[in-house]
Amino acid sequence: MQKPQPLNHTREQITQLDNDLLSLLAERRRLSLEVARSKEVDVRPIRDTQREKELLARLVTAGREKGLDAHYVISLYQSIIEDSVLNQQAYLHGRANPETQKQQYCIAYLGARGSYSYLAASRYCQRRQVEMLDLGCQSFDEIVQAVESGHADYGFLPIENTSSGSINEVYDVLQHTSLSIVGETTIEVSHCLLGKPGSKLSEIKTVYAHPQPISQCSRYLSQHKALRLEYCSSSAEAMEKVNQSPDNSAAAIGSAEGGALYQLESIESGLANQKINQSRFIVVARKAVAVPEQLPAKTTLIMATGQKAGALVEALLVLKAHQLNMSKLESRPIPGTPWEEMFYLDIDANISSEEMQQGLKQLERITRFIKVLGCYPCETVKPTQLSNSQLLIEPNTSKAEVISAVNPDPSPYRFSKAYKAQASEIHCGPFTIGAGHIGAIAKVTLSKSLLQQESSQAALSAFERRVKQLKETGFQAVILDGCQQLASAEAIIPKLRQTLHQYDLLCVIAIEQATDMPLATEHADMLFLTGKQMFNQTLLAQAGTLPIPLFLERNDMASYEEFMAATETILSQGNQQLILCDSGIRTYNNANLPTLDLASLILIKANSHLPIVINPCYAINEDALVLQTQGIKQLKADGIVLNYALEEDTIALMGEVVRELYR
Ligand SMILES: O=C(O)C(=O)C[C@]1(C(=O)O)C=C[C@@H](O)C=C1
Repeated sequence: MQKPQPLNHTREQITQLDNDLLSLLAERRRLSLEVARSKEVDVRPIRDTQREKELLARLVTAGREKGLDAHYVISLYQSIIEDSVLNQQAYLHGRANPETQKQQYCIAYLGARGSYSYLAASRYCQRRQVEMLDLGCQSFDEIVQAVESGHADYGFLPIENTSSGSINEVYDVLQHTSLSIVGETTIEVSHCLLGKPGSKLSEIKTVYAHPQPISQCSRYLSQHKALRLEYCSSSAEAMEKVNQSPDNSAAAIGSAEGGALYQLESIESGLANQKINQSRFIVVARKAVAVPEQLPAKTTLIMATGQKAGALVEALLVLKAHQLNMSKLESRPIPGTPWEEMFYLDIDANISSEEMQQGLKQLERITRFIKVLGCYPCETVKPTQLSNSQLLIEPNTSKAEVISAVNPDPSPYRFSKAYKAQASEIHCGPFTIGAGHIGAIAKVTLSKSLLQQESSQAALSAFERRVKQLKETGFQAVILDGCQQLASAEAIIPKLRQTLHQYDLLCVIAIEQATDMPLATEHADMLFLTGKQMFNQTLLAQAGTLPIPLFLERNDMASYEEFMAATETILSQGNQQLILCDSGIRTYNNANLPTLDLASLILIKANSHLPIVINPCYAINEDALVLQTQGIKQLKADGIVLNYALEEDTIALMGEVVRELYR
């Protein structure tokens, strides 16, 4: 083997390359602003998702030639594009509101430097290239007063968090203020355990934190019961306490960025229960702003409907009639009037649009009170995704004709088309299945080796290698089968899930018996009720009450009617996020192997709006897999489940089958 070049030398090269990358990114930002200027003149929308798709597809191909995998290239460019879109929005918004163009903004926020509110406010100012004068406050009321009295230009109020939900006190404060909402901003809340430099987890006795991070990290804290919790009024106060503590026994929960302001270091990171933990802040000011029509806008309003039955429904129907999409609805009690509620609505529309103006007029006629809190640019940039076919192969438009109504069934069952004509589309994170979206799901039986050395890093690394392969093969979700046999499932399942999420794969946990439910519901993104459980009414009803999507596998002895009856038990309990899975039934063909019941597939596609995926792996030998997939696809199944043994290298065949599915 050739001797490697000296480490220092290689590091210098990497440093140089990183500098070049930064210069290129800065230049790209400059060009993106140039595009915004053209769009200002031509009055074109900022977002052009067609252009983004073309750009991503080209980059994926170019990246592949350079040995960079698609997953890496896409996630990198999704954040570059997000930055580009938000900068263009900030630019155009500033141009439409010249009075807001200042050198400095004085911003009132909760806590002190280093709190999440402080980080959100600094991000907001950076994007507008404005210097920030910060005014830390002790309460939401104080923030509002600071802006109302003119001491601050803007106030930052946290309105919701993806793990702990809406922040009710902020909604209450908004009922009484004369301020307008002029912006929103979302930040990634990445909780770390912060200690004095050099301190170790084993030394920590007390953890200081604001109640919100404590609730968002409840799982981590329950695993470290010896830690004593001290509640603080903000994350900044918590960090200050640790900074002032005489020894290494104190830690705070906060961001690494904020901790650095208090000379604290991260002892552990990724403490939040949810992988995606974001907080959305609203920005309030004394004067409302105009949102140029090229920008996606949101209008927030509060209203009190009449007390008669159906008053809220009537108000919502007004929105529907004017094609106004409501992205959020909250209710809060009206102080002094028990049993009466004030409703907060976020509507994806510009206040100056015709639909919104008409809708508001009509709402005024049927509500007791209505007030627009503000119209502002929507800062949620939904990442553009490439379809799997774009990721893997050239798109092919020669799709077979839909097999339509073979046996139109007018039954009013919830699974039927008579009940819901439109095909159901099930969403879970980046995964969508049904209504034309095809899914490829791998079913992984956790191997003996993993069971035996579950804590060993080697077993997890082997798992990660396989997961990477599955992602590259085109799978979108992985069913973990056999989790319950793991000796310390509680410890290992979160790690397996984390690995899957790292590759944007959903974690689906198979339910073999009723006792598997608690563990699975805690850790899975979706559940897979195995065929064995299809007749277990109690379990089906329980699954029907869960808020997460489910797969229901057909029992290999179940008739079409029994399969559908099982879906009805689930749907009647409320959970409408149901995907069917048929893995074959027993017939006289072969006593040991099930047979794929393609006649039922035709019936289900004709009669039901629910998506259905097929697992052909039990029914046939491997040689026929590709052929079967062609058949399944022709019959309009919504996807495929493929069994994948972790220790066996069947990945090449899987790749062929998945490509066939998307062809
Ligand atoms: O090409 C454009 O129209 C741009 O605004 C640039 C850009 C990009 O950053 O690449 C940003 C936003 C659009 O949605 C598409 C692409």
